[in-house]
Amino acid sequence: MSTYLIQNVSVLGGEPQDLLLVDGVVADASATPAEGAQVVDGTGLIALPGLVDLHTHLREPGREDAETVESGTAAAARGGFTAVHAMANTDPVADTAGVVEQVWRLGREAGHCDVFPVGAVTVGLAGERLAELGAMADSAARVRVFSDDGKCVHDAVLMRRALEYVKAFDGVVAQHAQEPRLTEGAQMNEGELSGRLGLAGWPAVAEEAIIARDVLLAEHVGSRLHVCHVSTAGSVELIRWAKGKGVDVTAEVCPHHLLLTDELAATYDPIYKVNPPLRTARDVEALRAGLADGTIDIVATDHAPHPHEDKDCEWAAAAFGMLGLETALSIVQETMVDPGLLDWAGVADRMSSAPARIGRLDDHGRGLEVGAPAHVVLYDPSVRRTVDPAGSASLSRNTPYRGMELPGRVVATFLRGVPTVLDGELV
Ligand SMILES: NC(=O)N[C@@H](CC(=O)O)C(=O)O
Ligand SMILES: [Zn+2]
Ligand SMILES: [Zn+2]
Repeated sequence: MSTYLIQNVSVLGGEPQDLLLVDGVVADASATPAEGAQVVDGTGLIALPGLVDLHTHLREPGREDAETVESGTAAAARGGFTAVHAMANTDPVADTAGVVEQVWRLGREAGHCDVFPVGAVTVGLAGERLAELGAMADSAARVRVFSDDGKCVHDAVLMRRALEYVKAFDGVVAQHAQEPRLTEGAQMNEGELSGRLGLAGWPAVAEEAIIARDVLLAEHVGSRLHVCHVSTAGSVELIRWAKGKGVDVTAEVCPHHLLLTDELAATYDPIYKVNPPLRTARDVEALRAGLADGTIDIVATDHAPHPHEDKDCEWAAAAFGMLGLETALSIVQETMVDPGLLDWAGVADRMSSAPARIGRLDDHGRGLEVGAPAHVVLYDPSVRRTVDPAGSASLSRNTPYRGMELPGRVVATFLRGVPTVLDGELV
């Protein structure tokens, strides 16, 4: 197979050393002869374990105009990801073994990163009957994460049954926490600003009420709950409380909720329209603190591509969602590393080991120790770049960072010791 010798690289932000990748595995650079190795200069670069996204929308099958498994995983590799979990809100919905196996197979064929399909909790995401969770778990796709993301599993009995059911195969229910009655027609964070802008408000309690209910349900049935895209200070408080009493709950925050605030809605530019909505500066601060102290376990992108006709329209008519894969690491550097809230080892935990653990992946998130699978990202934190949507590998262009200057650049990504990205470009 292949041998790569990455010289003089700072592993997890430590002192520069050599990193040797032999036949898909991290080897001992001081003991193994690197004959015939392809040499990569790692000077000034940081090596992190390949990133794992627990929340990606790849849109295939059904909306191949917005994204395909091929284009979305290409964007993932460019962002430093070696594994993504593909959300189930496709058309058809990923609610059967057949659909999840198809998505899994498309991921293998594309080859940019590993794709782990998420299975729907309910048939057609309709919130009425449980989908065939066991058949998806037993399929070739080995589904462990189940979610109706895009919709909340709002029926408490169904949610309880789903939590009970996934215990049989060590699965987890990833909840999109949104009380539907409290968010009918909602457009942006509810507050003084939504009133002034005349956009229907989305109260924090709509998220928090579901989280409170679900942590209690998870405790009651002794199962595992994951909370998608946590966006409010109150949610962080609830999850901290639940963890404190031993509930098996994990949570994610999205890069955009770590950086952007509801003030951006004043532009009426739907590029900033997302579910859950951008919140206040106080929420942003609480989310950063929660991620720093481990209350929030991981960063997940919620990469949500939409074609321009669904975004270039008036705010109320536009689709919810924004791109995230190619900018995630830069946003985490900007919001967490540069302000001193998280070091690079912390980033590796929140963006690789912890998401792999939640998704029960055994071939990812194992760090850069000798013997670990050679999933590696080489990142240059010292450069700055201006985000140009036209340069994205995604088929969609809905990045809220358009024209913004962000720190850092992914230089290379290795999947099982083989580069998927080199010199910032897809291989
Ligand atoms: N986040 C979003 O605003 N949109 C997501 C759905 C979701 O994650 O809830 C989408 O599928 O477009
Ligand atoms: Zn969601
Ligand atoms: Zn989503």
